[in-house]
Amino acid sequence: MATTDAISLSPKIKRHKQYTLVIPLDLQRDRVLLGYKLRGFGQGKYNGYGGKVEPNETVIAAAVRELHEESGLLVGEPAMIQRGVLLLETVADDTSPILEIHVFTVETWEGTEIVTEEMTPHWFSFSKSLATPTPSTSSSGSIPPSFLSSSTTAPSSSSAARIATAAAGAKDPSIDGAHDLPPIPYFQMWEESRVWMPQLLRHVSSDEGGVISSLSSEGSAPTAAVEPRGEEDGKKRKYFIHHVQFVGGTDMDAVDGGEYSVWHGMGPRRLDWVDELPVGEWEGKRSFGTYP
Ligand SMILES: Nc1[nH]c(=O)nc2c1ncn2[C@H]1C[C@H](O)[C@@H](COP(=O)(O)OP(=O)(O)OP(=O)(O)O)O1
Repeated sequence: MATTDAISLSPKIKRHKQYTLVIPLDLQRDRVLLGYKLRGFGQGKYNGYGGKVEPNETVIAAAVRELHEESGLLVGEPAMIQRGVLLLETVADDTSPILEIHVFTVETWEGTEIVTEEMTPHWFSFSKSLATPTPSTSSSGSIPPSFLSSSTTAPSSSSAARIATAAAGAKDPSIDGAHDLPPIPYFQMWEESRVWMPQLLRHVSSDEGGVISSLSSEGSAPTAAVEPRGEEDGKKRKYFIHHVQFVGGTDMDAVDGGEYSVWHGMGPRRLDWVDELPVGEWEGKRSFGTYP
């Protein structure tokens, strides 16, 4: 009857495991910094810099810490531009947590990128990475990491004009190192990156503010269908990625009643999942604002 239906239809409660992922953008030199992962989860792949959010740590503090630990770059929390959240749900079993990966870009920082135990830094062309990649157009697979450009120059601050210039491919010839960089090797990254990362970069190139969800003309979040697959982490656990949603983030400039405004551009599932969390679990980890 109705009660039984309601029970059978009620969503399962899943834990969220929070991660950060930071992508440094040097827009003046038309380039993007990624790390080649040397060990652990995602070993042998290129990705932004990030890791697990520790207990009692905010997401943004974790983003700052992990970026520094893995790349040597130092940023203040206000320089972190939150771009969205990847929600990776496993289908291996009902108890596997949803991986909740908070994606940031940074355009200013102190220090110089360094090789760490976890990541080797490599620069890629920003403007060459805007197109939706295909295996034939991607440079992936053919470029061993040791041959990719890795430079040591620190960036300067951003502006809409420089972003537009970089996106148009017009570079300052007096700046070394930016001309011959390859595009991001999307096919040597996590599978879903080739879906959301070009969208994010196009968004940055067209408008330096806001969140990725504004890309969607329908107002719904772009969803990347990803083939189920297994991936072993350090504990030999299998993760089968069912899907990923890139669902927007906070607009840090929009102040609402003394607080940052609530999440923008959320897909409906986002709210469902937040509501499913046991009271207190999400609350304690939340880094911004309030939920409706
Ligand atoms: N499917 C996926 N797509 C993606 O784009 N990024 C992913 C991903 N799965 C994991 N990541 C990112 C999130 C995070 O930045 C990183 C994984 O973090 P790690 O496991 O390396 O965390 P930690 O650096 O805290 O680990 P340890 O210090 O080794 O304990 O990989």
